[in-house]
Amino acid sequence: MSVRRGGHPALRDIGIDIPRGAITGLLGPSGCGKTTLLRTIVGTQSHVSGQVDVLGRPAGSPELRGLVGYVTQAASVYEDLTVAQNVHYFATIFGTKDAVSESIAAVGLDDKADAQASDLSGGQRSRVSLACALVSRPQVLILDEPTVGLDPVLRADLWRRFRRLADDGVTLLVSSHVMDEAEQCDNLILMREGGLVAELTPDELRARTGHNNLEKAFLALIEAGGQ
Ligand SMILES: Nc1ncnc2c1ncn2[C@@H]1O[C@H](COP(=O)(O)OP(=O)(O)OP(=O)(O)O)[C@@H](O)[C@H]1O
Repeated sequence: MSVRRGGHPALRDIGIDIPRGAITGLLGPSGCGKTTLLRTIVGTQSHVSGQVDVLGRPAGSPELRGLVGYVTQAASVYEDLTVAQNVHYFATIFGTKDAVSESIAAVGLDDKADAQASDLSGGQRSRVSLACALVSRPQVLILDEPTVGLDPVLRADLWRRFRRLADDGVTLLVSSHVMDEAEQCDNLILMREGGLVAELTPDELRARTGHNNLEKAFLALIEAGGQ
C-alpha cells in the first residue's frame, strides 16, 4: 500500500506481514513514515491506496475497534480526570469495566490511581495512555514510541510487560528510535524515506551486515540501500 500526506508520498509500495503473538519493531529515521504506517494499520489515515488487513478485516473496520489498541506518540489523557477515571472511561466504551484495575497495575501506576492526570509526569501520562489502550484487552497493540521519556528501569519494566502480552498471544507493533529496543523484538521492519528497507529478525540483521551491534547493523544496511 501507499499513502500520500500533504500532497506528497509518505509511504511508497509497502508490503509487509506482521506475525501474530509476536513483537514487531518498526524502526527508521525521523520522518521516514513510522507514524503514518501505524495510523494506516489502525485505520485513521486518509489517502491510503492498496490494501491493509488487520485480523482478516480491512483496517479501520468497526468490528476491530475493541480488538486494536493504539497508543499515540503524545499521551492522550483527560487532564481533569484521575488515572482510574481515564481508564474507566475507555472501559465503559468497550464494556470491560472489570479490566480497569489490571490495566492500571499492568503499567505500574497502582499507587497513582487516584492522582489527577494533570499532576503526573510526562512518562506517567504516557503510561496512562497505555493503560487506556490495554483496558479493551486488545488482540493487536500499536505503540508509537511508548518508551520515550522513560528512565531505563521503567523502560525495561515496560518491555517485560510487552513480552508477557506477546506470550499471551497479543500482537504488538512498536515504533522506536532506539536501536537497543530492537533487541527486544522478534521481528524488525526497517524503513527509510517512506519505503521498506528490510523485514527481518535481529539475528538476520546481524548476519546480513556482519555487525553485532544493531545500531551499526542498521546504519550499514541503510548505507547499502537495503540490499
Ligand atoms: N499532518 C501531516 N500533513 C502532511 N504531511 C505530514 C503530516 N504528518 C506527517 N507528514 C509527513 O509524512 C512523512 C512521514 O511522517 P511520520 O510522522 O509518519 O514520520 P515518523 O517516521 O513517524 O517520524 P518521527 O520518528 O519523527 O515521529 C513526513 O515526511 C512528514 O513530513
